Amino acid sequence: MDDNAEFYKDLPKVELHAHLNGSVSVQTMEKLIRRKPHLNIEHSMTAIGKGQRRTLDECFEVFKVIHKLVDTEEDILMVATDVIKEFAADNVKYLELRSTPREENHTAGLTKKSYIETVIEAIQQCKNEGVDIDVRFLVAIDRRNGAEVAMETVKLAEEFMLSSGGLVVGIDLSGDPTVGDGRCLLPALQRARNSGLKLSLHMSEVPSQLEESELLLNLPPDRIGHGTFLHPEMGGSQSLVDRAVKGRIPLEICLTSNVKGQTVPSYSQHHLRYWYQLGHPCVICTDDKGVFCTDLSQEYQLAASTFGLRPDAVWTLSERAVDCIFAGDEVKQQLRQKWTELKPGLLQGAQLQA
Ligand SMILES: CC(C)=CCNc1ncnc2c1ncn2[C@@H]1O[C@H](COP(=O)(O)O)[C@@H](O)[C@H]1O
Ligand SMILES: [Zn+2]
Repeated sequence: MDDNAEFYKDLPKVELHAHLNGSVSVQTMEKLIRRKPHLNIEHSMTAIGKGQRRTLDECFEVFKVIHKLVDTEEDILMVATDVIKEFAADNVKYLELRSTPREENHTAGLTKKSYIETVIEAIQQCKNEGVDIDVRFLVAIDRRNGAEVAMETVKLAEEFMLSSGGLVVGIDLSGDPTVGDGRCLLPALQRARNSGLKLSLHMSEVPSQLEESELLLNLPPDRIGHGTFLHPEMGGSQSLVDRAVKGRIPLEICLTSNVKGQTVPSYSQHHLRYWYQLGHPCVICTDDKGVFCTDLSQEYQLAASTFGLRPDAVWTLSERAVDCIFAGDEVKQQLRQKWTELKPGLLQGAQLQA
């Protein structure tokens, strides 16, 4: 057990699975609640505290509450800049944010297009202010909304991929995994792939989605979100595992999210163990740092303490995450350079203490 929290904080990190509205911190949430007192929302309704667990349904109710608080361009701009700065303060050097563009009929002007533009504006503002983090954006498809909306979202993402100077890099498929059918979304996802957008797909987050997972894996995606029930010990299948392994398709691992959302019974029973032992690329992520009251340093620390990873193994885990980013080779090289420069100082100190 390594309780050296400073090591995990100082560790340079890559965050590849962060939903914008699930990542809102207590401080930002308080600002939002103050802006909209008439909604009568308390902070306890937007986060799941230490030791608390919720059913998946209850977790998805939380997002509905947050969406009420974040429904104007002004809100989105504040939330996105705050979230980016918080990740930067946690020593995240490269971040892929994902969010579902929403149009709000009751608030003047919020369209799916202006939603994406506002997130891009936040990314650019942080860059102009010199915040030490490289941020990219994945446009999210909520599976609940069906094939037509998915296609519309992909077309929007295509436009922004071309006009955002490389900030929009891909598509995320997310939303309540118990709702909707992934099969009808295949044409939209296929189109995204053909046009050069990268795909990160939530997959087998709940049991009994073998057929859907097989179809999604055949696209194939560039990364898998969760993949909790892919492997045979969890009711998945060897052929699904073989497919992911053969394609070396990285898994985005969100420990606290899975434990608090009760799709995994405990940290020690998390599927990270299975995939890590296979030597498969796994990237530690937060999912929804605001809702699940965590940060990326804490998730690395949990992975290390649960699976007995020594500092050099933790370092390797964060370094290998660079291989899995959606930005191009030039960005990868810059990040690798950063890791190389930081390694001696950080690892020597940690090994002395370990
Ligand atoms: C409930 C639970 C255990 C959550 C973690 N697992 C998740 N699985 C699927 N979709 C998700 C998850 N967490 C966040 N999302 C998606 O992200 C949205 C919130 O961020 P945003 O509005 O897209 O910016 C949610 O409405 C949902 O569509
Ligand atoms: Zn997620």
